[in-house]
Formats: sequence, C-alpha cells, structure tokens
Amino acid sequence: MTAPLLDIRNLRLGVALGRSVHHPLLKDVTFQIMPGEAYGLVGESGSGKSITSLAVMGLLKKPLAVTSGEILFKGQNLLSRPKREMRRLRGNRIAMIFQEPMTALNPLSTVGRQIAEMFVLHQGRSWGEAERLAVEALGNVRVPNPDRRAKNYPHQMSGGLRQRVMIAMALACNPDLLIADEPTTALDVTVQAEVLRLIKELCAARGTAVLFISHDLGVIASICQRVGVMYAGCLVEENETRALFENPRHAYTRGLLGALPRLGSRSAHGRQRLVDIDSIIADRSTLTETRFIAPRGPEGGQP
Ligand SMILES: Nc1ncnc2c1ncn2[C@@H]1O[C@H](COP(=O)(O)OP(=O)(O)OP(=O)(O)O)[C@@H](O)[C@H]1O
Repeated sequence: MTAPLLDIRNLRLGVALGRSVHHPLLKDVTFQIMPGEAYGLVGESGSGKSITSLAVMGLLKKPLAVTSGEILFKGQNLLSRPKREMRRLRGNRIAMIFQEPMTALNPLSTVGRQIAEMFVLHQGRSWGEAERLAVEALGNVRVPNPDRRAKNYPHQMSGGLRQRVMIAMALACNPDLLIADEPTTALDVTVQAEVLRLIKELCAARGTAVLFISHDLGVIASICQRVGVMYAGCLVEENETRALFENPRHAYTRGLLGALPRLGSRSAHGRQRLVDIDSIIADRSTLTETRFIAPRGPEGGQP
C-alpha cells in the first residue's frame, strides 16, 4: 500500500497564555494526503484552515504553538526538524501560494529575478541559467510574452498574472506538495476559473499533491478528489468530494452545501434565497456537532 505523503496526526495547536497553558485553536486534527492527491480543507473563517497549513510549513509564530500531535511528511515528523532543515524543505519539497500575491512577492525585485532565486537557492544554479529557467517557468504558467514579463515588477502586473507568477515560483523546484491557501479568492470569477484550471493541470501533470484551502466548497469541488470539513478547530467530516456532495453527514457540511448558490433555485420574488448556516448550528460554544465523521464504506459501514 502507498504511504501517505502528508500524515497529520492528532494535531493540537493553541495560543500560549502562560508557560504551559494554551487556549486551544486546533483539536486533534487528523488527515492524510496521498502522493499526487488534491485534498481540500473547507470551513468558515476562523475554523483553523490557515493555521493548519502554517503548522505544516513550520511558519507558526508566537503566541501560536503546537501542543501535541505529529505532522509526518514522507514519514518524518516535521515538528522535530531543525529550523535549517525546514528552510531547505520550504519552497523545495513543500511550496505555498497565498490569497494575495502582493504580500508574498518582493515589490522591489522583478518577477523574473524572484523566480530565478528559487533555482539559485534550492538547486544551486548559476544566475544566468536560473534567469533562463525563470522565463521558461513563466511560459509554463501561460504568462504571455514571458521574456518581456520576466522584467516586470509585481505592481506592473494584474492580480491574475501575479498569481501565475506565484504558481511559477511555487512549482519551480517541482515540490511534492503544494499548499494553496485561498489562492483565487481575490480574483474575478473568470480569472479565478483560469487560475484553478492551471493549478489543477500543472499539478496533475507533475504528480504534485495539493492541500487546497478555501471557504468555498464549489471551488474545492472543481479541483480536489477528497475534502475535509473544518469547524471550530476540528475536522468534523471527511470524504471523497462526490460522496460529500451526495451524502453530507455532518450538520455543518449540510449547512455549507445548502448555502451554495444554485442556478434555477428562486423564491416567489424571482430572487435566489441564500441560506444562513448559523441557523443550522444553534450554539457554537458547546461544539456538540464537532464529532469526526469518517466516510462510509460500500455497505454504509466504516470503510
Ligand atoms: N497569531 C494569532 N494569535 C491568536 N489567535 C490566532 C492567531 N492567528 C490565528 N488565530 C486564531 O486561530 C483561529 C483559526 O484561524 P485561521 O486563520 O486558521 O482560520 P481560517 O479557517 O484559515 O480562516 P480564514 O479563512 O479567515 O483565513 C481563529 O480563531 C483565529 O482568530
């Protein structure tokens, strides 16, 4: 049997309130991503999606701290790796793209130079060779006129093109895992669709696994084979994407699906009614619905 690429086990994470007291933010989060698989984490704002990905990248900053659990990447626990090794891993074996590329790109350096830096830092290439590879990388993410565009500064590009630059940087070293945290939320719908298609095609062609984070189940469904649903710091349900849509078992997942706008569903006034998820989960503080629900096996039992 193939071993998981990423294996997060009982991850607990919190805000340090004192030396040993933590306010919990993640509670026993457990999920696996197989090599080449696209896995989606969906949940409302504040449910813990981003801090999960930052923990994987080793980028949590105080007062946030992992209190227990394991993050195994290719069988090795990232939580016990020295900082130097994590720096080598980031950008090389695990790469990340964020919602707003402007915050991740250096405004004072051309995009070609920034992509070239990946080849110099992680692959020890000469600058001349790295700059040639950077133009090639821009072409691979379908940036028109890559030679000319490589000389642009980030502010000279549209949001969609900047996100393509981020994807080119992230995939430069052919990582095993790409973490995409709401990469298309800030883009127009048409540009969003193009960028999603690009991520999907490039990762499938290279066999790169994806951890795709979004609050939008529709976006997740277009790219991921499996989905984990997060609510209040817990992974409350996990299933294959199609099965989750056909048979959502957790109240919060049903709420999320019910809140997806659908073509053709209109009220008597001709307007579509949007469903309020809060009306489905009455009291968040009790967290009575945060029990994990695993996918059913073929006969409806556990697989
Ligand atoms: N530096 C921090 N200090 C204290 N609490 C934090 C810090 N960063 C995040 N949190 C808290 O951790 C919880 C999870 O945050 P996280 O950013 O992971 O949510 P999210 O699901 O990614 O939401 P969003 O979609 O809005 O980014 C939230 O309650 C948030 O307020």
